[in-house]
Amino acid sequence: MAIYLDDVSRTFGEYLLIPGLTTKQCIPTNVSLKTPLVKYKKGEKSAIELNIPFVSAIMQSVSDSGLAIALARNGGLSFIFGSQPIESQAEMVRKVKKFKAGFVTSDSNITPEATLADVLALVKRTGHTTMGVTDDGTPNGKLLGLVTSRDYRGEKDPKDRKVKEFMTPFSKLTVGEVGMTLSEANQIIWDHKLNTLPIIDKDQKLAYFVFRKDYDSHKDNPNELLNMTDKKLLVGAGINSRDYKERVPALVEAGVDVLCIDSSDGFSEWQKETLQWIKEEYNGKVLVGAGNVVDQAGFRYLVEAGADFIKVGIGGGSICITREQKGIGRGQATAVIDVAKARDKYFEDTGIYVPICSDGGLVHDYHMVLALAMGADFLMMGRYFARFDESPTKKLMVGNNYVKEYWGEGSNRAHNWQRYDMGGSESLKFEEGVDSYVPYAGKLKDNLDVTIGKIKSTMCSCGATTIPELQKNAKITLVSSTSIVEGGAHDVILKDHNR
Ligand SMILES: NC(=O)C1=CN([C@@H]2O[C@H](COP(=O)(O)OP(=O)(O)OC[C@H]3O[C@@H](n4cnc5c(N)ncnc54)[C@H](O)[C@@H]3O)[C@@H](O)[C@H]2O)C=CC1
Ligand SMILES: O=c1[nH]c(=O)c2[nH+]cn([C@@H]3O[C@H](COP(=O)(O)O)[C@@H](O)[C@H]3O)c2[nH]1
Ligand SMILES: [K+]
Repeated sequence: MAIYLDDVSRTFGEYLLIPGLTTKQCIPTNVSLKTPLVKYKKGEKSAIELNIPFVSAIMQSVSDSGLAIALARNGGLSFIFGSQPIESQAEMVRKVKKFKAGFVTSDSNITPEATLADVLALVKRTGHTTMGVTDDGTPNGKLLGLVTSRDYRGEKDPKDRKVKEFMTPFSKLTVGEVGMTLSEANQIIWDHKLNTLPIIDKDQKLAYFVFRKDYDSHKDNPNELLNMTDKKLLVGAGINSRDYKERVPALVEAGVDVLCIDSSDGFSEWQKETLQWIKEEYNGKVLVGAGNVVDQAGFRYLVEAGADFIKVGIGGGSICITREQKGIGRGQATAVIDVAKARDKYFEDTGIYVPICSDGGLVHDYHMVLALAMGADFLMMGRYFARFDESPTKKLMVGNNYVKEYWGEGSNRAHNWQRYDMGGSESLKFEEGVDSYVPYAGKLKDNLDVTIGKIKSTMCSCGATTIPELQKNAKITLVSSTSIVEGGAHDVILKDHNR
């Protein structure tokens, strides 16, 4: 006979938190949202700790290098989507690893033999008036001079004048050296009243420009998620259980910090083999999460196969139709609560703490606190991040509102059919996700600041200044459907319908 579970599958909207004692120390500025990303032994620390408990979904419409940079700069981490060719995914990883706040690779470069006409054409093309003059006209060629709009008169000067005749030559330039910090570069800019500081290497090759006007937007960000040795931003990448023997080496070579096997259903021998291959091939040095699972058996299976964290959630995502299509899944809250029990039991048995990630279905900011309180160590979100400027998709006007596109990895749009190719039969192909719009919400940082503010405030109400404290002490109650009505504005005539 089939096994019937006693508990009902429930989701976050069916619960509320009951406040605990808020002490005078319990104020938002004292709240830390630091949380482990990968497994660690009792008494030790996780090799990667997030500064905020957020990771972005492994999706084409969410996690490219642009979002990865923005999120890591704010303390979280992106997993670059894997449903693309290996080389383009590796290139996105490289782009994040190369990023240095305030250090810009020059996109306007020219040779000394070029003419004023070439300069004017380049300004038109890039929109930038500062250009590096390099021996070969590339962004990293030997630096021979600088051209800015103050070096020529576009209307009056003869168009065939050579760059070398009007550029500021290298001998007259103030330059910085590779390895200097942004604040050192800014000090030189300030002392010499410069607009641009070229940064060169020991062979006089141009590496970056630092611009005076960027100073304000690149002040040190205390929350940045960095590798403390090389100061590079951290980045993750999604992989699958098919082409991992080619994909993983390319991603590791590109400098990826952590991988995650991306699947709707991770309780499989495919994932076990993938984990074992990676752990063996790299002597346990490459970090890799697995999932998704929704119960204790799935958690245990993947942990025993070597996973560094476990992702929880089937069918709860905003663009998900897996439950409707395949009839598999579990209410997200119930899944998190159940898997958290398995994690705690495993810790008790072995002294190894394997973090769990709640993936999909988080709609309101308070859902995030609930997920953490129920035991999630960090949260994966797609819809939330898809709404921001930094996500890779187009911003459009639909009706009177700005929206951004957002589509599921299992939707037709993602062209991810090789994953459904179970034996080559065309008839087995069906969609498991939708193509949709989400309301445009502006810059990631602005939204994140509000969300984090709310989370910290709720944690203070619960008397917790850390996530482990919240997990240990939270009081959670189920709500009836009538009390959910009571929780919204009710029995009044609202003035502003766009609330
Ligand atoms: N979290 C969720 O609820 C859902 C997520 N998704 C997303 O959609 C994307 C696709 O997910 P899936 O379809 O689950 O991808 P998948 O590649 O894990 O699974 C597709 C099918 O291929 C099989 N398979 C996997 N590795 C294999 C191998 N080496 N040889 C032969 N067969 C193999 C699987 O058992 C499954 O039947 C992912 O990005 C996933 O995150 C899709 C649906 C639901
Ligand atoms: O059933 C599905 N069909 C899909 O096409 C699909 N694409 C992504 N995902 C999963 O949804 C998560 C993002 O969920 P949210 O938008 O709710 O944050 C993601 O992190 C995934 O776990 C999918 N699920
Ligand atoms: K399975």
